[in-house]
Amino acid sequence: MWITTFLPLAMLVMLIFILQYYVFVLSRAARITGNFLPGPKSLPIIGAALEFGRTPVDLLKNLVRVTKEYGYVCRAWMGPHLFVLVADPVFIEPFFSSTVNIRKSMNYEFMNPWLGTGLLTSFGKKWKSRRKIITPTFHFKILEGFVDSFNTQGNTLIKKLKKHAGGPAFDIYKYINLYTLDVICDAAMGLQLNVQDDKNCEYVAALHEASEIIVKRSMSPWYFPEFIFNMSPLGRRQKALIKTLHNMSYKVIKERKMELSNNGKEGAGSTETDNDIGQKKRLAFLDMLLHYDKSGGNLSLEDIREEVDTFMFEGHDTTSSGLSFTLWSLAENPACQQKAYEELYEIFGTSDREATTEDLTKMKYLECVIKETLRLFPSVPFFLRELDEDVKIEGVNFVAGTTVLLAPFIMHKHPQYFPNPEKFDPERFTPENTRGRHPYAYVPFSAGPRNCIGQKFAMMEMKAAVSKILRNYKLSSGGRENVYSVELILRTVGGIHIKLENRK
Ligand code: HEM
Repeated sequence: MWITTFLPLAMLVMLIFILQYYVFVLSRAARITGNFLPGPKSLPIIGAALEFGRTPVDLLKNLVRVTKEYGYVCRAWMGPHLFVLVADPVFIEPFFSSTVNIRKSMNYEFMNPWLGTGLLTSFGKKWKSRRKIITPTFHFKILEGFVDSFNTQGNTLIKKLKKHAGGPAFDIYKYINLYTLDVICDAAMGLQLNVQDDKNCEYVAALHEASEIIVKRSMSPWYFPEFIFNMSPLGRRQKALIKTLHNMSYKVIKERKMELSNNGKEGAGSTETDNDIGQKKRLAFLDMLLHYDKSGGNLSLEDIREEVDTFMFEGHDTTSSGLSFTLWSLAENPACQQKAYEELYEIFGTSDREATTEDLTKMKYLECVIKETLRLFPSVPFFLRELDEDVKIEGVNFVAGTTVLLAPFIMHKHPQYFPNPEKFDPERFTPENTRGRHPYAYVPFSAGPRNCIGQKFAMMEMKAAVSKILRNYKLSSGGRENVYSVELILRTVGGIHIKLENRK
């Protein structure tokens, strides 16, 4: 009785609601933005959804194709929602430099059950205050303290790679991913998990699987509504994984908080603390947040947990992708590899000593190699903003409610800014060759107020790891074509294959 009377009524109300939303969004956004921009044909209800395929590989290929067909600023309707793809620095600049349009799109909300509304996903007042608190955590003096960790974890990586020296091509991504996880666990939480030695760690398995579920959900519109996702097996699995992740974060935070109370003499400005036998110990990002809280900053346990989880998520996969593509690019371009090696030889000679912060600063050519890699293979190939305010650029009105897809993966290959764009050429990033280039033509770390807070850390980590690998091994092509895929992060299907040979 209940079902026969109320269900049809509820469905009718829902249908009216959806239609109203559809007509409202479509009419306003289409009138002002959509009609003025070129883009693929839209079908009723689903819009241009079929244009983009069903897999992360299709999505990447089709975004590139659509830009080729319709230009560096074009639009696509996904159901009632208007997406505008922007891959032209002149159009991208106002979005990046805006202090109002800083809200991430709906897709980022899929991370909320795990990350809460930490720095990556929050907006408005909360984001501003968090950014202010966390910025000093990435001060150069503090980052310097992590070089030790890059080196220690790097030595484990070198040992693990040894078995491949002189052998056939293999997937180096798997090794790099564990290296970056060891580094970020140490940096974010002060934890030595040693996942390079123990791949079966429950926390790491949960972290990997939770990241995969976020990607699966963002590719499956039927999982978008919270209540449907939560009831599905995928949603239930996510809940269990997040419990493991949160339990670990809370445990570490509580332990460090206690340590800090017992060791109250250190000030918030210090980058080191004494351990119980009086040795100096480096502070993790977590310790900085705890110091802030202790000195009256008033962060709850939940606030701190959100940020620790955000660093864990955002700070390892991005760097693994950047590092692996750098190694692949060096393997495919022997002349560039030789030049990078000669620079290292100039710095270290035949010595086996560890790299210092000063050495990392001297690796100018290697820096150009990494920058050129992130041009061709930006770890975050696309990111999304939801407009809160109308923006007018070059006569085009982008109305509030539009989702803007900012596309470094495509813009970095715009021939007007990067002639012969497919060529791997690190010299593009020498100071002379950079001069005069549009400041927003190259944005692997985003730009403006919402840029990547971890970019200096990432650059130091990548230089430390690549230099260590190059000093030990010569890299050569794995002879395999990469098939690219966009899963929040840029990846290749089946990993990144190269060959290694011992240098000594
Ligand atoms: C090669 C390495 C990296 C790349 C290419 C990269 C790139 C980016 C990009 C493009 C964004 C903006 C995303 C968006 O607007 O949706 C971002 C934001 C962010 N990144 Fe990175 N990232 C890297 C490494 C790191 C590391 C190592 C950390 C932490 C230790 C980190 C922490 C963050 C955080 C917290 C944000 C959010 C900042 C905010 O919204 O205020 N990233 N990153």
